[in-house]
Amino acid sequence: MRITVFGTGYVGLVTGACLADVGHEVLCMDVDEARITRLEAGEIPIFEPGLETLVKANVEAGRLQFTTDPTDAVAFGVLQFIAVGTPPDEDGSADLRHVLAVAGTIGEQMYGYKAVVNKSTVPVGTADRVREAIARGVAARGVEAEFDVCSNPEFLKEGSAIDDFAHGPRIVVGTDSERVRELMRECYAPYIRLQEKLMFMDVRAAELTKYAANAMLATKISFMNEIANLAERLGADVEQVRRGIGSDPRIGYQFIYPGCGYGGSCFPKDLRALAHTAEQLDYSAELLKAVEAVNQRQKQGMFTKLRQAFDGKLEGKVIALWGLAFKPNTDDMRDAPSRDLMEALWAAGARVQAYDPEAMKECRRLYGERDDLVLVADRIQAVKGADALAVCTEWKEFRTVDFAWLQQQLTLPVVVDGRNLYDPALMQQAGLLYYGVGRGDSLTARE
Ligand SMILES: NC(=O)C1=CN([C@@H]2O[C@H](COP(=O)(O)OP(=O)(O)OC[C@H]3O[C@@H](n4cnc5c(N)ncnc54)[C@H](O)[C@@H]3O)[C@@H](O)[C@H]2O)C=CC1
Ligand SMILES: O=C(O)[C@H]1O[C@H](OP(=O)(O)OP(=O)(O)OC[C@H]2O[C@@H](n3ccc(=O)[nH]c3=O)[C@H](O)[C@@H]2O)[C@H](O)[C@@H](O)[C@@H]1O
Repeated sequence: MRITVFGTGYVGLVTGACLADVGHEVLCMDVDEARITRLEAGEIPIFEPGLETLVKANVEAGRLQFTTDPTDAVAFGVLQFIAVGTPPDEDGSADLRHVLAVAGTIGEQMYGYKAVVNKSTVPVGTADRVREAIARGVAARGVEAEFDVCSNPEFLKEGSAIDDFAHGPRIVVGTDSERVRELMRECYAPYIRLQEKLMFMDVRAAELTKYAANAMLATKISFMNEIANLAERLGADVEQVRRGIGSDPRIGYQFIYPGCGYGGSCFPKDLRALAHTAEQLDYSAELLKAVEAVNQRQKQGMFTKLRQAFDGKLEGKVIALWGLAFKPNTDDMRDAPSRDLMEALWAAGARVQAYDPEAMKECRRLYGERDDLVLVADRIQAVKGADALAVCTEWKEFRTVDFAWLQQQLTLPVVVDGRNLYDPALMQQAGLLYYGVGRGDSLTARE
């Protein structure tokens, strides 16, 4: 079937490429001309494992095309996917400007029936606003046009986006239209041959399902970070506790890794947006607020430990930083814990020598050239001449380290491990002062 996708970011491009890969004809539209020019030249604007190969193969096969032309885009697909950004507004609510702009475009350009499928993460009730925006565009032309609007939230994770899209546990579709159900069955049929994963529900339930899923996952992380902070003060190792509770299938092992706080383009913004929705309804969402507050505090944790280790004297110190991206296998630094750490270190007069396998360009774009930020070519250069090492992202290449070598590189020699990658006992044996997250040390507690 013919499908149009608005937006060629993480979600739009992955959706377009994956749907083309299973045989659909896909036209991806973006207002960002430079992005479309790059895509047409075979360049992928984001780092996402496997995406470049998938896009190229499907472009070559003639199933995937790109455009900036709204008329072509609306004319192309019977399904019109909206996968544009919903960044946080100043008050934390989701900014629907781009979603409603696409809806307006569809209304202004459509002829014949269209099923408009919203994939962006949007507050409950947005489908109604999308419907109104389309209807206004149609009415302004004095024509009649038939359309439906449904919700099809996306649950992919950056770094494993293609696999998540293709093999995710469920495909949620919120609609009250049988015609939409049929079209969505046809669209996703190649993904549900082995297992019936399509879940039809009401539009509002589908919209809320997306926020509830992200809020639940963020809650697990903040809960575990809270336990880690207690473990630090109690002299217990939270990694043993994690294994102890994860083995209970009612709890499970996933999303209970303590760390330096969750980042990325979704958990922080979606938690805030859901809390904002609650406020508008005069409901105080205590748990959501606590999840966010714990995360804010957690993001300061690595800096607090470094400040303690240097007795508050960070001025002029050089801190090696391994990992800038908010998680491995991405170049995305939106709300990354590394940013909180770097900004706090700079405010305290320290310098940062940083390395990340993929996010260096993004770091330079965000912070520009500055004396207190040196971006180096590998992890070894990052620790050369440094006083301490901080690890913010669990990239595979950071997992194995010659501790004796590391001990000789660092002047203090302190290692603050925001992802609990290393064995505290081995670190200590090598003469390193090791501070993980909830590993039984009480450095933070002494603040
Ligand atoms: N990044 C992720 O891992 C996930 C994101 N989401 C949600 O999906 C939505 C999209 O997120 P991302 O792909 O990360 O965003 P993004 O910021 O990477 O990409 C959005 C794209 O939309 C384009 N755009 C803006 N206005 C447009 C318009 N009027 N017409 C056509 N294109 C337009 C932008 O130029 C940009 O290329 C958001 O609501 C997000 O919360 C959902 C699941 C996963
Ligand atoms: O709505 C979205 O955009 C997406 O948000 C998250 O995906 P993503 O942000 O790409 O990455 P995650 O793997 O969820 O990691 C988010 C943050 O939580 C942190 N995290 C994750 C898991 C964990 O156990 N501990 C932990 O600190 C990660 O380091 C990272 O900073 C969700 O996992 C996806 O299902 C969802 O579609």
